Amino acid sequence: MDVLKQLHDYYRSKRSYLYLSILCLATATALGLVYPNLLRILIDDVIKLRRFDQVPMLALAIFGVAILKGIMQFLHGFFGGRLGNYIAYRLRNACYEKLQFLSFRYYDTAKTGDLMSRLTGDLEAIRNFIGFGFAQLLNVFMMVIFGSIVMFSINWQLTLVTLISIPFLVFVALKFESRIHPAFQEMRLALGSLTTAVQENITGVRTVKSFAREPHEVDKFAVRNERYRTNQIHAATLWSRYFPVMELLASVCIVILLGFGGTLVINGSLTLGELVAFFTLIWYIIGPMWGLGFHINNYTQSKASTERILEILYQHVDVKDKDTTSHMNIHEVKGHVTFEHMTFTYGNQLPAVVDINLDAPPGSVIGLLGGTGSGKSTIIQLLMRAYNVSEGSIKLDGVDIRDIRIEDLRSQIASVFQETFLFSSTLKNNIAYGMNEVTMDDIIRASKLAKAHDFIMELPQGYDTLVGERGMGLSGGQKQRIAIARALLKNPKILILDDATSAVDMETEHEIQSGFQEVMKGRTTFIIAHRISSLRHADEILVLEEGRVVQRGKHEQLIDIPGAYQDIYHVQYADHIERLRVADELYLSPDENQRDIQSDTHSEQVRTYE
Ligand SMILES: Nc1ncnc2c1ncn2[C@@H]1O[C@H](COP(=O)(O)OP(=O)(O)OP(=O)(O)O)[C@@H](O)[C@H]1O
Repeated sequence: MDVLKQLHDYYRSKRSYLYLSILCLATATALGLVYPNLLRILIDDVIKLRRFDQVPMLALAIFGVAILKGIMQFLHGFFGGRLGNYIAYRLRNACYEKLQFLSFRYYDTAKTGDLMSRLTGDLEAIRNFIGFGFAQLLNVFMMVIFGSIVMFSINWQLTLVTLISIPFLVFVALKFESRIHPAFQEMRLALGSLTTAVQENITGVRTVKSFAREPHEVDKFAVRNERYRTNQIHAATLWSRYFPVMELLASVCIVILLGFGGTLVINGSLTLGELVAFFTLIWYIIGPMWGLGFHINNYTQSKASTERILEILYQHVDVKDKDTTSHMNIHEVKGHVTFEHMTFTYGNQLPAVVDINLDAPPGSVIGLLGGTGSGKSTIIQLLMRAYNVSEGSIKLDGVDIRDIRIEDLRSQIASVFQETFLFSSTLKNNIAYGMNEVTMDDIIRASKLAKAHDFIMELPQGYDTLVGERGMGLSGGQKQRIAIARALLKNPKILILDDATSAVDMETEHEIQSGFQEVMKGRTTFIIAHRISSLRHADEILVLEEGRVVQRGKHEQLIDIPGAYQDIYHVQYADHIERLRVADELYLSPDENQRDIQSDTHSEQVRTYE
């Protein structure tokens, strides 16, 4: 059994449950064989010989066997249930742990709905098979073997004639399995697409509503629901055909048994008691045979599920610590970041960033500017070691980041992204996410710095306000301020602001940035921005185009050099350049106007460069 072999590591310590479960079921099966014999004795030795005084003894024996069989069945269920739950528990934990450590590359192509269904439906199929299905499948074979032995011991000719239809029963069961299995798979796919529709609809409810696409979504769901319904009906039709066919074949067995067996009784070569025992035994064999198709289906399903689960567990993690990597002294980190001829390619595409060189001394501010898809976020992701660089290296305090423990490296970096993810918890917990020892005072201080404190205090529950998984009830700007507070609380050596102030208005941006001036002190800061106003104070600005650095320098240097930066500047500051030109015409000092532009970035109408 591949499934048992493949999952051995996950139930090894509890394998005694598997053996006990099988043993108890085998005992219950064997005890089942006692009934036909007791019946035979009742008819042949008690009723026919009119020894009615033995009836209470026989009744007691039947009662005793029934109780013992019940206990064995209970223990089978008990041990099977424990085993199934144990293995599902272990696999669930192992998968979840693996998912935590899988690299970004895996998540680039992973589908949420598919992963969810593996962690629920597939684990359930494995739990059912290991806990019960396997023992039940084994039981079918045990029943056929034990039952046949007892029947042969009573009358071999009758056994051979009676069992003539057993191959047909097996054939029908296997045929049924070959049809119900794809039907179940189809049903599962249909259910998957149905849940994906629901999940996407709830996640994207705002987009749906803003495009007034509710009727379209209702239709889309109705189509998928219809597919699921059709599949269910198909499976139900297969089931409803299966049982009558099996019953018909079983009836053929019974007719043969009664016809041939009856003749033997009349001839005197079989007793009436033996015929009745035979009659009971044939049901004893045929009954579990009916479930054969179901058990085989259960097995093939759990086999496919095991493969899907093991695919997660054996997934290669390309970004991980080397065995030789030791912990760094995180209190001595200075935050000196260098990129040396760094190139990176996602999958088989063209390089996303090419030959990046950068020296960011501790406390410096590096600005990254460029159009959509120019490679800004990729550079930052690589610094966090979300991926391994393809060529060249990134160093922190002179040490290649591949030689630093990932946990140590990331403990020194705090990022604020364009999209803020808030966990379904209180604002307080969201701000303190990932921090073990923080006081309420620390949280409030960080929130004040991020300009989040005032709006939090206006909420009825303040810092104890519960927010949904997507920060329901908070505006984009408010969510971003929470993220900024979270990053500030971490007190990192490297701060990454990935378009961090994109969702706030110009005034708040200015406020937050003046807060940043303070927190950026002593930290190496990387700012990704579309607005030049966010980068003006950077020590070095890298202008990127198609993954390459096309210009670099300080704001004051770059605006004077014809090139990409100046072009962006002209686009974003068109109104002020026009003012400058008008001022020139009015004989105002150009210097005055230039100063005016540079100091007045917060009230102006700045165009975002895309
Ligand atoms: N996970 C990914 N898998 C494959 N290609 C990617 C992935 N992320 C980014 N890319 C590609 O890499 C290039 C650089 O993307 P990147 O996200 O770094 O640009 P960006 O400058 O940050 O853009 P934006 O300003 O829109 O965020 C783009 O061509 C993009 O399509």
